[in-house]
Amino acid sequence: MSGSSILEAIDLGIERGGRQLFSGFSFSLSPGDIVHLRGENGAGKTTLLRMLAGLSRYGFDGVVHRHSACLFLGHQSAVKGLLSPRENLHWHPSGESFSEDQAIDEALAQVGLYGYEDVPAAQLSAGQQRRVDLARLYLSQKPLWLLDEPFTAIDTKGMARLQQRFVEHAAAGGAVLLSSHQALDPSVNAQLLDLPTGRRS
Ligand SMILES: Nc1ncnc2c1ncn2[C@@H]1O[C@H](COP(=O)(O)OP(=O)(O)OP(=O)(O)O)[C@@H](O)[C@H]1O
Repeated sequence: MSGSSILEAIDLGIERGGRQLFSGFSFSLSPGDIVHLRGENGAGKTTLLRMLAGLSRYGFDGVVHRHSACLFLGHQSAVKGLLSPRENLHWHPSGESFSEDQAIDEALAQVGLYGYEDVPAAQLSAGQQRRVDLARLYLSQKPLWLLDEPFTAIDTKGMARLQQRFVEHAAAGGAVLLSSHQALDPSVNAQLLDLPTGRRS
């Protein structure tokens, strides 16, 4: 076991719907890592990320050591349509809550939602709703980020800003594992982790 790792996944195997998605899959994340999890549709990226976050153990084999608190953002929006962006960000299913309106408003400004703080989220576009979720990346103190398709519905400029945020988080000693079908900018210097082979490059 590495003393400095943020997460270790050892000999993971996952079976879903009677199919073995992968087996013998091991990797670790250290402070400063940005790792891009890749794989075809149905390869098991969402399943793996949920298991790493401790949200599911169904069909799961192997051991996960999380040495840090983790922020998981799923690929489906967790935003409640009847609540405003500010209200949505006051709480999180993980129990991490943010009580300062000023900090929340600053995070919303970072994701381009200045002026939308009090609008019912149902009135926002798909990309704007996704940005409400992503504002948590400016609020959370958790070192480990597990992000499932964070670029979904996000425009080119937003994608660039998001990648810059990953770099900032890694430079501050955090680690990011994200799934995406889109290539990251080379300046991010992300490592690649492929399903089902487990090849890392
Ligand atoms: N609740 C479930 N019951 C049975 N099979 C499931 C369940 N959830 C997912 N699966 C299966 O597990 C496999 C992996 O699904 P998963 O969503 O993890 O893939 P993915 O790599 O994230 O795909 P995509 O790129 O399309 O988002 C799929 O074949 C899917 O049908």
